[in-house]
Amino acid sequence: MKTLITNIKELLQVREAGIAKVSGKEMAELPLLNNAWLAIENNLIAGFGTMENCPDTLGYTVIDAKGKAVLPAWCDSHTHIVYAGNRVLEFVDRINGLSYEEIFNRGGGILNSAKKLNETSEDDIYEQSKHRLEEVMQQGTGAVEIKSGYGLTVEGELKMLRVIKRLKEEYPIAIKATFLGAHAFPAEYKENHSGYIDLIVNEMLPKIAEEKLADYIDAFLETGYFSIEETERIMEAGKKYGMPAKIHVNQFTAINGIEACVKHDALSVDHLEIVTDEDIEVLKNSNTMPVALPTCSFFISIPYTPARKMLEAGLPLALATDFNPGTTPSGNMNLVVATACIKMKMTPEEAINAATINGAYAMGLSDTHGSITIGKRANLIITKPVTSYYQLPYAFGSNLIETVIIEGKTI
Ligand SMILES: N=CN[C@@H](CCC(=O)O)C(=O)O
Ligand SMILES: [Zn+2]
Repeated sequence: MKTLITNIKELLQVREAGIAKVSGKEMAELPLLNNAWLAIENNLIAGFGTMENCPDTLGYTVIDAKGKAVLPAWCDSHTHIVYAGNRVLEFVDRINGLSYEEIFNRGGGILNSAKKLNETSEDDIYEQSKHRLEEVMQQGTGAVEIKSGYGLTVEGELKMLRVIKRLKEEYPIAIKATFLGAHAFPAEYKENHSGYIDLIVNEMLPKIAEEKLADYIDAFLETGYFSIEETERIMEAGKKYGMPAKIHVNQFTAINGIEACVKHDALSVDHLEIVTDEDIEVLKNSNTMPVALPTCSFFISIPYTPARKMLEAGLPLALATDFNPGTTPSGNMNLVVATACIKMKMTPEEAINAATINGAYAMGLSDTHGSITIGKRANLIITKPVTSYYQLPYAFGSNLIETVIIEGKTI
């Protein structure tokens, strides 16, 4: 199957092969072609250029993109799309003045979702989760990471990861699975942290590895959740099973957790609402991608990741949704990009780089996703007619996406 997109007003994020991520000042540049074409063969980007050199349309299905922008589909490197029920009552509790921490301390939050998940069948969780996955695909996401972490029991964690596996098998979108057994201590382990970590390391991980259910390992490294030492045990155990770390860290407090993650070669450190100068120093010259989640900051009214400070220090930055029932019940990457521009003062170029090429890096998908590069997957967004791509974050409440192509096919 061959498709030719013609008359593209702006073809964004055009890159040579081999660029895995962009950092610091490089993030201000978003290479583009005006008045362009792009050819798709099977599921891959087969070629692109400007219209004066457009191939003969014979043999192609032609899509005329006059007045429209084309860009790589979003790469959402941090989600918790698989869950049961929702947490609307906590949403109202927060409106009435309770904080995220207060809700958790009352037995709500992650433990509330864990209770629901353990009471729900695998099939039911699959049905609920597939609608969310379909929704984010329609919103332009072409690759996504999904975490477990609402099981917190051997069976519950396996159930979540099996649902993720089923989604991988049923949908064309690239999915990476992350094991997040260390999301919170279940009530019965509140006074026995090492007992729960033993359960993760000695029972959950071997089964997960045997069934090949996870690509990465995660922990919530935070005051009141997992300490540096506890998270290090988790990262070391993951490494033994070939699961690099992607860690929730610095959401509410900075306790030198980033240093531990970098020491353990974490692929990404995510959240980073609170970042110190020391954290920035350790991230420099590391291979660890910092990931910001601005719609989480928006939804639970916490600080935004200090993007300007990090980019000025030369760091890369990725953007992701954190789609989950508690802190971000939205998987809309366009809203993430808009919020990063509006609240974190990232330019549209920086935000789009963060949501595409750097997001792909944070999922280990740099070779296949995140840019318009010959040989990469044909995962594309075609916008409605726009004055320029600036309209995507500017018109933050509008859906300017007209067509989404995943693996060469319009969805
Ligand atoms: N902070 C930790 N985990 C999730 C929220 C989990 C929840 O409240 O359900 C997050 O990334 O924000
Ligand atoms: Zn998260």
